[in-house]
Amino acid sequence: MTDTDDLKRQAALAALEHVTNGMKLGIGTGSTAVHLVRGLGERVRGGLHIVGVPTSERTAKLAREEGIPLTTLDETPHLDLTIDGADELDRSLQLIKGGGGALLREKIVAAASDRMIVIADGSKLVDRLGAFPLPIEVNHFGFGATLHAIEAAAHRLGQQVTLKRRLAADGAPFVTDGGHAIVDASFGLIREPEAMSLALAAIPGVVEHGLFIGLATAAVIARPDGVVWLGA
Ligand SMILES: O=C(CO)[C@H](O)[C@H](O)COP(=O)(O)O
Repeated sequence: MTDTDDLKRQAALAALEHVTNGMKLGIGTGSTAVHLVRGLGERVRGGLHIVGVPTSERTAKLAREEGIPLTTLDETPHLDLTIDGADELDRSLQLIKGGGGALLREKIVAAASDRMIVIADGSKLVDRLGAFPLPIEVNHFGFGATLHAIEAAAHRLGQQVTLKRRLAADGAPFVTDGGHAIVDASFGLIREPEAMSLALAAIPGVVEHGLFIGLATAAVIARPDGVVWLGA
């Protein structure tokens, strides 16, 4: 395990201490969330009773392998807690998510939860969001027009943006669990995350974007000198 991976594991295990019997849990996606799922599996095998809603097919598969009971938001529309990773977070608990392409389900699950704990290694904590390209999930229909609308929205907020369609490992266009494309939007820095979030959400071809504003209630950040909590 690399040092960074060990920090991800520490963050995931610290968040797991907030999981108690009977909870309905949103389960995140990504390499940090893998540690969460493994830790959760161990606790379930040790007698913890929870039910989880996975935020991606990848997480669902791993959770099943770990023996974690799963449900859906149709059966269980209200969750107690979601624990998920992030690509960037600031001290106001604003996030960029979607590096793993699961942002749509991640946002739906987080919004259905009373609380959301972000798990991250220290490199994810930034003063201002935007060095990490913002993932935007885009419908295939009208793809080119939607890209123009994203650029225009950024310009109206006084920001330059470079858009890049995400490719899968085999070079083919990346397709999300919902069947859409992902466009990674490089702003360098997002000056007004909330205004950008609203502007992008207002574009019809944008299915969802990776700015999570007002969803996370706490974050656990693991650094080489220890684990710190924000917002707890
Ligand atoms: O938003 C996500 C997936 O869509 C992940 O939470 C985010 O990309 C962080 O991933 P990792 O834990 O692998 O660094």
